[in-house]
Amino acid sequence: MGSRPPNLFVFSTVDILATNLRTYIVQCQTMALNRHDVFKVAISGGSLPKTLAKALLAPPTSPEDTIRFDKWEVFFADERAVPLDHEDSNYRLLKDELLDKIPTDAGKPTVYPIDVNFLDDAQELADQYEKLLVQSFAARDSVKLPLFDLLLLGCGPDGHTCSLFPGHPLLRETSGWVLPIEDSPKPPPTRITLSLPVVTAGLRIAFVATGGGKKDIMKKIFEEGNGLPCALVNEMAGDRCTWFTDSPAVEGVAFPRRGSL
Ligand SMILES: O=C(O)[C@H](O)[C@@H](O)[C@H](O)[C@H](O)COP(=O)(O)O
Repeated sequence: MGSRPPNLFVFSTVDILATNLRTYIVQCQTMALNRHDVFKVAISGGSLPKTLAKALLAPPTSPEDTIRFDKWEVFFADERAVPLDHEDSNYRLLKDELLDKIPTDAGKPTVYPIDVNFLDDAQELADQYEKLLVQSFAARDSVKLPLFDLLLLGCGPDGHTCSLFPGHPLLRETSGWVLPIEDSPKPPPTRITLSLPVVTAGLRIAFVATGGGKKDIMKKIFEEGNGLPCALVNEMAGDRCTWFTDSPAVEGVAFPRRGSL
C-alpha cells in the first residue's frame, strides 16, 4: 500500500502538460542515473507516445534539462501480438512518434521489443519477454520484482491500464511478471502486459490522461475506485504515482490532492 495518495497535476493545455511531464521525467532520470547509471523505463501505447514525443523532443532549456537517451532502456508496459511493423504494434507507434525523431547527437536508447518468433503463442511471447526482464533486472537488483525507474502509462476509458482490464482474472495474478491475454476487450485481442505487482512496484509511475473523453472514468477512478485497474495502481503505489492530466479530462472531479511540480 502507498502511504500517501497519488499526486495529481492538472494543466490547461497538452503543451503545458508536456513541459511539466518532461521536468518530472528528468527528475526520475536523475534519480535513476544516481542509483545505477541507467534509466529503465516501461512505456505503454495509446495516445501516450505522441504526448511523450512533445515532452522529450523539445530542446533542453539548460544542461540539467538534458534527456540522456543513451542511458535509457525502454521496455513495453504492454504490447500487441503483431509484427513490429504492424499498424497495431506499440513498438511501431513509439518508433514512429518518438524513437525515429530523436536527434542523432542526443544518443539512442536501448529498446526491448517483443520477440516476434513467438507471435502465435501468447504464453510463450509473455515468457520470453519476462526472461528479458529477468536478465535485465534480477542480476543487478536481486529482487523478487523488476523495479522500473519509471512506468509511463495511459488510462483507458474503462479504467484499464497497460493491458490490465477491469474485472479480468489477470488482475489477480501475483506470480508472473509478464502475462498473456487473448481476450482483450480493446482490439487486437492477443497481447502481453506487465502484471499489476510489477506495475505497482515501479519506483515512479506516471499516468497521462487527456481530453474530455476521460472525464467520466477519472471520476470513477478517483471518487469510487471500484477495483478499476487504474484505481488499484493508485491504491498500491500511493504517492509514487503521479497523474498528468489536462482540464477537460478532470472537469468536475473531486481529488484527494492536487499539486504542481
Ligand atoms: O496498447 C494499448 O492499448 C495501451 O497500452 C493501452 O493501455 C492504452 O495506454 C490505454 O488504452 C489508453 O489509451 P489512450 O491514451 O489512447 O486513451
